[in-house]
Amino acid sequence: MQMKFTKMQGLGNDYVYVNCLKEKVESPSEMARRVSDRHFGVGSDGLILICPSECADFEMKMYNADGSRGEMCGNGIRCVGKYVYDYGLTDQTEISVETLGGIKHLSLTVEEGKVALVKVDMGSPIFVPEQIPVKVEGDHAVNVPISVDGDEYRMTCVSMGNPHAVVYLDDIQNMEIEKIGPKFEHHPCFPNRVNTEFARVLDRETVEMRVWERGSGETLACGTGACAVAVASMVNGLTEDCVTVQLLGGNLKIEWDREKNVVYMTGPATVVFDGELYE
Ligand SMILES: N[C@H](CCC[C@H](N)C(=O)O)C(=O)O
Repeated sequence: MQMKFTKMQGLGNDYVYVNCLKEKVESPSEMARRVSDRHFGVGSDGLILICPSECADFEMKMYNADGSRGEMCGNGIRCVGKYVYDYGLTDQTEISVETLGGIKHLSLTVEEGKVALVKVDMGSPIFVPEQIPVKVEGDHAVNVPISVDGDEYRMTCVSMGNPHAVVYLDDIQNMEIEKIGPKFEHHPCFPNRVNTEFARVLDRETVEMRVWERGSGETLACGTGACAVAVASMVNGLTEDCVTVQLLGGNLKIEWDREKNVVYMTGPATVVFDGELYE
């Protein structure tokens, strides 16, 4: 059995994409672990299935490199938008995509017949601890203390459909993320584990970040994570409501329309290659 796939990346956050309107993936979690391996597989941060939907134009199913399912994927959904237009599954530039984090609406910017930029309505950030979920005292997890591996931090937790913990540090370039990242990911206060963003505010319009992703480790970029950092910075009064988030793989523009209470993320999506996976 040969399975056709397309390798795509959003700011270096790379996934293997499968068009499940044509292909069939029996066990996605096992396939995610297999294709993500950068030596024995294709090499990626995970697997994303593009599927038909009863309630939207398409459905996106996202799996991390460890096979666990993520509710939402920001860089991934931009690539889904590019795929369905460039590969002829739609001729629309306003599309909807069903995810476990709700239906997302995408606006595609087309240049010379191909999608160059995607703006995503990422929905409303969720700060209610039980809905993130995170176990804390009180009715929010904004700038709250957490003890990790014997060290004290302050974090702001938010869900963008998937769980995030944002931690501000003075130096994120030299930190040992591979040591502290897993300690946050598996911390007992996160019943479903967590994606952790380590951030530094550069000015009122600019934040830099690194991310240790639940189920994938450090990635070069995380769209939902960039949204989490942006809204955390805004609720903590550190930035304006429209910021540039600088990630290792590039920049994302994030704006929080407070009146509508929706977050918009704008960024690129790139096809790397098409391939076939042999048994
Ligand atoms: N890289 C993705 C996030 C994946 C989140 C996943 N690691 C999870 O388990 O929530 C993004 O661009 O939003």
